[in-house]
Amino acid sequence: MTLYRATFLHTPANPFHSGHALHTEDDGGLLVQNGQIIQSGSFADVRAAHPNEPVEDLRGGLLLPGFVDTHVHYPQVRVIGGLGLPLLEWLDTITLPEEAKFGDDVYAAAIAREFVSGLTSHGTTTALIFGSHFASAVEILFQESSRAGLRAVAGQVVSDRMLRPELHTTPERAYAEGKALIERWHGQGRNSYAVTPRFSLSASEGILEACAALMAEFPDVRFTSHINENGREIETVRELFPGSRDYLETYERAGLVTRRSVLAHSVHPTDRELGSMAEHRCTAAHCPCSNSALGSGLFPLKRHLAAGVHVSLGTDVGGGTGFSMLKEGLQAHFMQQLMGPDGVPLSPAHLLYLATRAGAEALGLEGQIGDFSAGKSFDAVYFRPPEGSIMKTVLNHAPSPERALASLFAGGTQSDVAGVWIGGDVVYSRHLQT
Ligand SMILES: O=c1[nH]c(=O)c2nc[nH]c2[nH]1
Ligand SMILES: [Zn+2]
Repeated sequence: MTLYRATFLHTPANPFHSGHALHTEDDGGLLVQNGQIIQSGSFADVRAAHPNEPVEDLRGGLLLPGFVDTHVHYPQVRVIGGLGLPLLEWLDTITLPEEAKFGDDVYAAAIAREFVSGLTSHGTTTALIFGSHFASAVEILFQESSRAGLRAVAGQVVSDRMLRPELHTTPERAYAEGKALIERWHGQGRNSYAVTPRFSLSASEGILEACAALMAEFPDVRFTSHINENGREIETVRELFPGSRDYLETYERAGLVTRRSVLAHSVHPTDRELGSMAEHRCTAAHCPCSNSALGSGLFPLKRHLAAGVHVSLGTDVGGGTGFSMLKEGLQAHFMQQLMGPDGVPLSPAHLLYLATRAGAEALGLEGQIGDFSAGKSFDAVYFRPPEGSIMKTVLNHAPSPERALASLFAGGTQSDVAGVWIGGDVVYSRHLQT
């Protein structure tokens, strides 16, 4: 057993529902055995109950639950930063040509390493990952996530129209390759599978039915796709699915909108769509940096909350601007402020919840991860800014852990991450970097 001594903060409750969701321990203790938190509280209390366990002293920084990124694309690492193009032009000119390279296993393996280390080094311990259109590249991703110890919920991306021929499949092949990947990887170690049609624009009804067949056959795999991101995208989907009232209904008709579904973006939903998303208890993954970079629009968080839709956070690398969930939190905060009366004021507790426990809930993993309650897995990120840095000064002078948390969201970067654990295993340590 190890007793971690640290200033820690977590959100065991939902701050959108409760005024006391943020739990802080100035001098806290987390007793961990076989990767699981056995006791959580003040260091004095935990120490009194366990006087002989070895202590790992993490004072001088902030310990947070590992981040849960609920929307990120593996094959887009090297195209981060294609600023200034709207979605469909960005896909055609920057992203899809890059994704077509993943038919080459050597290329895929190099990026799988970059991608997984990009996540863990930023403190992301669980991610819902858009894989590649190529089954072998998804295989390579799962191999790499297993090697690194990441909690990966990932799947092969499937499409059968409107992209480029190399990225198209058929319903039969999508089903067969998906089934093989599920049988090989779902529930293997920390990996699990998400059925992933790219978006309705690139999916025939046949492909969506193949996805539905996999969801029916494997009742605990997850589902993810995109929705309502960009005006031209929405208009095109309307033309492609004349029998559907709106974008959501293209997925709904195939039975793909459930508690197991995470739909990325949802920037331009109708009231009917929000009502149905709430009724089916699916999640909207909000990706504020991507929405800003691609000019997609301002996420109507207030309308989602009013309708009762669960919301989590995603980086959307590479439409987004990097792997930092702190940056996503900050951008979400900025955008909601700029929306004036239509925005939701987001406190540090909201940002932490959105970056951690909300993602765990989106993935049905809230019993295992997302906060530091006893019984949860020890998935954690330790922020300890380098000596002499401005962030170090700011944290040293913060009047409370909550204010320190706000400052971390405002100015924290990858270089402030000193250590990351998943299931008690160290998956990143600043000292081990060359
Ligand atoms: O942000 C996005 N990134 C993508 O790769 C994508 N594909 C379809 N729709 C998308 N939106
Ligand atoms: Zn995306």
